[in-house]
Amino acid sequence: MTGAEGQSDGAPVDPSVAVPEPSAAAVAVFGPAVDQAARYVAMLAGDGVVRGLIGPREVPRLWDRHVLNSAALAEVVPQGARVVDVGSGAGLPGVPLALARPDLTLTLVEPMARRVEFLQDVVTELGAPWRVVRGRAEERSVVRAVGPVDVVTARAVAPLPRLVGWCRGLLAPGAQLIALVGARAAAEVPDLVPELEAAGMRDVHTRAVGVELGAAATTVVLMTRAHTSRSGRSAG
Ligand SMILES: C[S@@+](CC[C@H](N)C(=O)[O-])C[C@H]1O[C@@H](n2cnc3c(N)ncnc32)[C@H](O)[C@@H]1O
Repeated sequence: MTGAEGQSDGAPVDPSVAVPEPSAAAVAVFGPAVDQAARYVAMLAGDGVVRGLIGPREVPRLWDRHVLNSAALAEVVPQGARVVDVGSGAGLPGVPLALARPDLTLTLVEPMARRVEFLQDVVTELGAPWRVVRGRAEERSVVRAVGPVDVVTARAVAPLPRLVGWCRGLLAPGAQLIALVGARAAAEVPDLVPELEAAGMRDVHTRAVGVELGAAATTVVLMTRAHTSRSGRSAG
């Protein structure tokens, strides 16, 4: 479970916990979409907490630790890309990414019903053009519905080798998998490269993003689906 998600343990949600206003950094990142981003933050702090998708203690740090941290991905996603956010949970990182980058076509993939309901509510509330698909990334029905895309994003879904296995069917040859990771997972990446390459990925590397965002700065692992696997077979 990510820091974003947490049972509210039946504890009453304290309505006095103020949702912070968007910072200057948020205004810069989201531009004209900053009001939508603020509505999304309010939904996370309200319904998201009530439905157990966000731990109540996360409310004061929703902007930095979750929303801006997710939007930091914007600097590594190619223009006009078709993006699938796998294991989106309450919409992270997909929703902030697509608000910061309206040129992207976004699909949110999530297997759990109550999270899918919340995602559909977010799409309706924000009047956004995003698709929500219920299911697991590796399921045939999901692969058929979502089709091969240019970029798969994920945050706190699974260790990288497992994530690659789940996402293979969604990644067109040459497409990128971009995972938001913590410092410890980033440090483990060099050791995982042989395994990830054997699974058909290349150019595996880490990159710091959102450096100008201060507390919201983070690290991403990027990798590209090879056109052929290391054995020389066509990646299919
Ligand atoms: C720890 S949560 C992270 C949610 C969100 N990405 C975030 O950072 O707040 C992991 C999410 O991955 C979803 N998930 C688990 N296995 C999955 C799979 N095979 N395909 C797609 N999503 C999956 C879970 O239902 C859950 O919502």
